[in-house]
Amino acid sequence: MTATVLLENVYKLYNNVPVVNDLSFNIEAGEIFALLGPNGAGKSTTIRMLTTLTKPSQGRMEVAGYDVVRQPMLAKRNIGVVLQQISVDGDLSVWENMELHGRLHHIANPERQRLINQWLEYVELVDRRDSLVKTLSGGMKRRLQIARALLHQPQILFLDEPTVGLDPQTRRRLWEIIRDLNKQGMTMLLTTHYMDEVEFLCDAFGSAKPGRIGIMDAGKLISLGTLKQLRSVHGEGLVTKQLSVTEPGNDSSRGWEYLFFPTLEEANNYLNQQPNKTGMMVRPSNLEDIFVELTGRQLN
Ligand SMILES: Nc1ncnc2c1ncn2[C@@H]1O[C@H](COP(=O)(O)OP(=O)(O)OP(=O)(O)O)[C@@H](O)[C@H]1O
Repeated sequence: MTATVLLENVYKLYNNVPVVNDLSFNIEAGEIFALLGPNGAGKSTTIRMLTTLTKPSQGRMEVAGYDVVRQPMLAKRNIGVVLQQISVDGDLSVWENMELHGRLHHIANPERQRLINQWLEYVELVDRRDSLVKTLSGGMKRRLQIARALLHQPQILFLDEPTVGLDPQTRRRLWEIIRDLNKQGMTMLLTTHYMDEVEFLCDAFGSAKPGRIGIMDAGKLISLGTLKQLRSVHGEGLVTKQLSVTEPGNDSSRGWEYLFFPTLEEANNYLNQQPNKTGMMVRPSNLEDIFVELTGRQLN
């Protein structure tokens, strides 16, 4: 399969400071890829560069085979973008927002009407077609943004923190939409700082092809792979040890020592050999453990 998103040694500098620092990765057709990282890691800047909203300072970036700096119009035609900020017009109706986007993309009638109807049905907003967007809930607005991003039949969908600020039920509904679109073959890049989001969208359960996760911190990609690959690289078994206040290494930002072992069995063996097991526990490692191990701090 060919890469539909390609980044090669990409940098973005603001005031001479790199906020994206030598970033390289590919996304294959039909793949779902999550960029995970704390606030300020450079995730949104990466999406903004890939979607032609800001230019890289250095490096090569392609989407759908088009260079985002030299062929921005062609790149834009082939991508759908759902940004963090609600970008639909509150003073227009649901239908009018879709209509405007369809016209901007030169989709002629009756195809335009058919596609608007199809995507509004898909995100369950047909019965709100005449409502002013400012009267919709946050989750509905986000679903409308997704429907609008899909209207011109893009090859790749970019989602920047798609569920930020939404309630648990609405988040889950959006996850189902995202996963369903990916199952239908849509290539996707999403950013998030929610571990559960990444685990739901990229994990092997219920998905023949698990998505990959790129962990970003301070502009750099510090780990890359499926959840299974990340666990196998960093260790599938974990011993956690609660540090007492006086113990060396307890810098209060953490309070816990994490010891990774290749397997759960090895973690258990280690624990069994300890004369004093107070405050110690064994469990399978998860994405959050790996993140904390790599960055030395918790997300959220
Ligand atoms: N236009 C800009 N001018 C100067 N600095 C900027 C600009 N845009 C972003 N930055 C800085 O770049 C860094 C990365 O920001 P970015 O928004 O890409 O991070 P992020 O990982 O998406 O974080 P969040 O989860 O908060 O959205 C931050 O330190 C931010 O302050």
